[in-house]
Amino acid sequence: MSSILEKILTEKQNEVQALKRENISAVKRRPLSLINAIKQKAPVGIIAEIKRQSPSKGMLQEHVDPVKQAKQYEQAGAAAISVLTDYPFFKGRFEDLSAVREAVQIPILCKDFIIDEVQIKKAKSVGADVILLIVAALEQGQLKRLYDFASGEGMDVLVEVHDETELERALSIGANIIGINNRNLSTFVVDLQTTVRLAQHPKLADIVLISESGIVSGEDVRIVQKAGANGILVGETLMKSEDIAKTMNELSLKELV
Ligand SMILES: O=P(O)(O)OC[C@@H](O)[C@@H](O)c1c[nH]c2ccccc12
Repeated sequence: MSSILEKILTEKQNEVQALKRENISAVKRRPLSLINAIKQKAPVGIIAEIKRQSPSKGMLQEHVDPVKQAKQYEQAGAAAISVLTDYPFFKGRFEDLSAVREAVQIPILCKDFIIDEVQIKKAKSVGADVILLIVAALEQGQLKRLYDFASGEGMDVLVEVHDETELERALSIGANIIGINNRNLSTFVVDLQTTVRLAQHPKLADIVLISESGIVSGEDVRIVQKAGANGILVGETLMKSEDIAKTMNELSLKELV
């Protein structure tokens, strides 16, 4: 396991203890389906991310207004919004997610490092529809338990993998949305061929496949879409864009044949 991921996970254990002392309100709201949202945006649905900072790229946009950014994403045709809620490493907050919830109608992914059920309850209470589970961060039993818990709460789960072994582990818990992270979490090297290679797995036919990280241009999208991706998860390119509508249009392959 990468040292940055280890550091983040150590930090998360403290957060989990704090969340367990919090009185998290139960919500009646029925979560929206990421699967449907992605399928409606064929050939490729975009999960547009709100990310102020990252360990690999440093500061992207410190003073972003998450609500304004999310509205622009939705208006430009995003299938869903991803909101980073980790503070120590990404400068995100649960409050960002709840503010975005008030502003958009599309599904919201709570982008965090989940190791305990209490984080899923928290995500749901602030209005998230979808959670992320990173296979590399979890033991198989824990992965299955958290997956089943979130599913039981009616939430979709994006199960993130980076290699063949992790992909097998995601398939074995019955994941129906799999994210292939093109970024290696230990070296930070980004390679779109990770998606191209893993997407060839014969058991992915009925699974919604999302290509994550390092997507910059329409050409990049075409590569992963041709390989079998139904959706893409894009952060940096959108956070740095000076014309979100134009960038989204290019990434949605509307202008390419
Ligand atoms: O900014 P990028 O390269 O477009 O990447 C977005 C997203 O894939 C990336 O933020 C990400 C993928 N998996 C994660 C897990 C935790 C935090 C962040 C991530």
